[in-house]
Amino acid sequence: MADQDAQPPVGIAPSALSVLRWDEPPEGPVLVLLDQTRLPAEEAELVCADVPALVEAIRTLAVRGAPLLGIAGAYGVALAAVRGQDVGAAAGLLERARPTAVNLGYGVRRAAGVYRAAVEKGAGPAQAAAEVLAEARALHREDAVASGRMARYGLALLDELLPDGGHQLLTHCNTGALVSGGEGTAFAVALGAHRAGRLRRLWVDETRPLLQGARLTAYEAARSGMPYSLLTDNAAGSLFAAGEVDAVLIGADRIAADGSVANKVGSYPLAVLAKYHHVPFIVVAPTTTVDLDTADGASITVEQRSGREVTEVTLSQVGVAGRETGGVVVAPLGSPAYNPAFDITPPELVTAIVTEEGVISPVTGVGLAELCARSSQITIS
Ligand SMILES: CSC[C@@H](O)[C@@H](O)C(=O)COP(=O)(O)O
Repeated sequence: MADQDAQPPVGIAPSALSVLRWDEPPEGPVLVLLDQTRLPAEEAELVCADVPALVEAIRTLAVRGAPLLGIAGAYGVALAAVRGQDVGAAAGLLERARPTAVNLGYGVRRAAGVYRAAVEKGAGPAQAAAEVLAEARALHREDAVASGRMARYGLALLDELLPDGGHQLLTHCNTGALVSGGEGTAFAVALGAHRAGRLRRLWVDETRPLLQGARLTAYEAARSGMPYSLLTDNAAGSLFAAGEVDAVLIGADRIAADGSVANKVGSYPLAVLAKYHHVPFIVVAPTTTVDLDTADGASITVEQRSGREVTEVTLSQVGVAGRETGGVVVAPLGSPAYNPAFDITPPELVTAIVTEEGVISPVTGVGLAELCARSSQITIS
């Protein structure tokens, strides 16, 4: 079924670069990101010395994916605090950088809350900044722990749903170490299955228009040595029809109180296909992605991005941003385009939501509040 000649280019050089790190060169503290717009062609770092630079990195998807956006947002508040800038204004800019992933606001508000509390108890600027940086580091570590726990719960669920092993799993967008303090969400489950010898193949949707699947998930799959094949998003239907998909694993950007899931555009059609073909559709996300204040899917703000991402193939779409500018126009000049970055999958299409606190069936969202209460996340206003 798959292009058997196109096995993973195992051996992509392991990199010493981290996805996101705090650094303190003599010129002052900075947040250093692995620039995801330049993958897989180049592993290049992007240095953010202030909040506007970080906001730009978030908007252009140099740093992306729900959990990592939360971590970056928290470090962004720390950057403002350490550099003696207006922390409230910085928090506002960061939180508004992208609207759909609830983790961004969570990370920003959590860090800003620590800063405010420190100031209120009389801490000086340096002490308050140190506390907010410690909080960002704590969130970073917690996400790594959550990632490991989701992988274990997710693998146990797969074993229960697919007792015959030899899983063929389909995933969409990018949910691995590039979006996390650890090994990711949905991808971490596939990685666990691979390490346990139970993954026959990871099907990787290319994920138009920005190709997070082709550029980033394939990059991570190749580095891990797992068997994987890329497909165009619109090839998924025939793959299901051929019986080549045992389960779908995706991440989430926001899960509403009723169990509706916002994730990368193209997730909802996969859920419909999965339902029709009686294939489990599994969402893997930390409890920081659950938003009990948003009642349902219709209440989730879906980011609308520039139509040019559809009508042009830009260099950042093919992973070589920064080398040159411009792109190739693939539609008549001036064509209008519809480009939502996310879609909403209703709970009745979701077989299970895997979090670091356990697994629930999301129909009506019952159980989400309990899982969130169990989690170590700090209640924030
Ligand atoms: C664990 S990551 C889950 C989601 O954040 C991921 O699937 C996704 O949709 C990312 O979208 P992106 O627009 O690349 O930030």
